[in-house]
Amino acid sequence: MSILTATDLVKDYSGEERPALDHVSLAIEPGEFVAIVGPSGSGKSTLLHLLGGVDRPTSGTVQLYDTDLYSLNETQLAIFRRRQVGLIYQFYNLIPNLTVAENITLPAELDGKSIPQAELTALLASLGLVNKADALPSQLSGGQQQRVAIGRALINQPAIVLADEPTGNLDQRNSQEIMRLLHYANVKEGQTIVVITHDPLIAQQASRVITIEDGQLQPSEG
Ligand SMILES: Nc1ncnc2c1ncn2[C@@H]1O[C@H](COP(=O)(O)OP(=O)(O)OP(=O)(O)O)[C@@H](O)[C@H]1O
Repeated sequence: MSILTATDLVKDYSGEERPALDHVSLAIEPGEFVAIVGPSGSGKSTLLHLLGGVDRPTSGTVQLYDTDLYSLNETQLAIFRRRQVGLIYQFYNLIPNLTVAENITLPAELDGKSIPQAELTALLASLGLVNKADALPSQLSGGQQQRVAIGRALINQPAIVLADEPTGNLDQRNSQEIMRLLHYANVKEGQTIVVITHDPLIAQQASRVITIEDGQLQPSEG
């Protein structure tokens, strides 16, 4: 059974003449590592947001296992997203006045779960952040901030991790470190991952590449 199924998704933003997404259907299987590529403005972020329940489509459906995301009301959708979807953004989106440890555990806290110290320490160690647990985001490099965002995305062991240009603001060494962590989650934990990227070196590390142009999926080459 597919983990994520999008059917006939259309997204019209008001004031735009063409739909940002134009009848997009796709299925993602458990454990896949998918890259979404395409020109600027082609609809990549719009698609990712709809796959993750961040925005609502004009028409069409998204199903994560057997939950129809957009049949949920806003409160139900927010809870579902927090538990089942890990989101990673290009500019990290950390909470500036929370420490590294607090940022990482926030989705669990919001769910009323407390993370055992040993589990948090193990996660911090895998992210190379043990000695930064009490630092604020402003005291970290970009690569370190993105590793915090990965920790936050993984803390609730979501069904799927969606990353919008996670390496877009990083140099090659830090980009590779981020990819290594995402691959570790994918291979060792079986985490399903979808990454938007402009970087061909990143795309070629995915198990499948989806190309989008003018809001439509392009046939795969291979
Ligand atoms: N909130 C919005 N309001 C109006 N139009 C929007 C909005 N968000 C995106 N769009 C439009 O939808 C289209 C697709 O945008 P989207 O951000 O999904 O593209 P993208 O492929 O992610 O681009 P980039 O690679 O530059 O980030 C563009 O024409 C964009 O201008």
